[in-house]
Amino acid sequence: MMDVLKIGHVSKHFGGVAALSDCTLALGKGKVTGIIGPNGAGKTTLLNVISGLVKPDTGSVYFDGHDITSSPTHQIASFGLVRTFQIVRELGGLTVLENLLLAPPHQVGEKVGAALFLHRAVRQQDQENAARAREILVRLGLWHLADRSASALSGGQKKLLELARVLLLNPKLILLDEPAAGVAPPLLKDIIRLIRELNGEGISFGIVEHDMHLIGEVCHDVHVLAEGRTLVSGSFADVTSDERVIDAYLGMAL
Ligand SMILES: Nc1ncnc2c1ncn2[C@@H]1O[C@H](COP(=O)(O)OP(=O)(O)OP(=O)(O)O)[C@@H](O)[C@H]1O
Repeated sequence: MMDVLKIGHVSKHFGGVAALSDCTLALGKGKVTGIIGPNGAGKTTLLNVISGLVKPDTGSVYFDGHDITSSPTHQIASFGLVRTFQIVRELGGLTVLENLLLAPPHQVGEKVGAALFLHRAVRQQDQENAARAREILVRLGLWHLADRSASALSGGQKKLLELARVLLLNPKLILLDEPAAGVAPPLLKDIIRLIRELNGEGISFGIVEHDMHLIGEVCHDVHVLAEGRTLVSGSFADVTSDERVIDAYLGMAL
């Protein structure tokens, strides 16, 4: 199997805490891969390292043939690797459509003021970009909310808005950080359907998620992280019946 993303021996410490320690795993090209594990296992840190927000102490990250270890986020996004966030960072003062046109996800981390500064550029947006934004909003069922303030959206609609923002960048790989968190069941069904559809069109996914229903529904492969490294990899059925995985979750819960 071809891999779209390879993480090799990545370690990352925060003070005395080893968030990642010698973590090695790969995401298959054209696949949906789940990354699960108990609280504090290092999942979010791994996404931050991959997307360039956190510099690893050691180790390498390869995406689609590019060494992206410690590359800046905008460059990683330009290669076609994009991500969403656990807590959606919509720009509440702007409408849904403006969020799409003015806040490409690779600017996340920069000051909101910088995006507001771009506000004047809205009228200069070329037709093509606006048409593409419309097409994506229609597809995701958000077009009727285009002129609504983004802060008025429900939790699930905000997740869809994040997905819309990353789709605008024509990604090859989308990393989703807890796409099911705070999403009501009807919209969760839509999100599951969209992941399947987009994957069918060739987009690979990596999904960090605590909701085992979503993982079981969409993932071809699953990696279980514990204490900063890969504990078990396999199909959803394989990993959820593995004694080591059950122990890791129980160990955390106690
Ligand atoms: N910026 C930081 N500063 C200090 N410690 C951190 C930082 N980020 C993460 N950690 C620590 O690193 C470890 C891994 O955290 P991380 O958020 O990556 O885990 P996780 O698997 O995503 O957890 P959860 O499922 O709760 O989101 C934890 O012990 C956490 O407290």
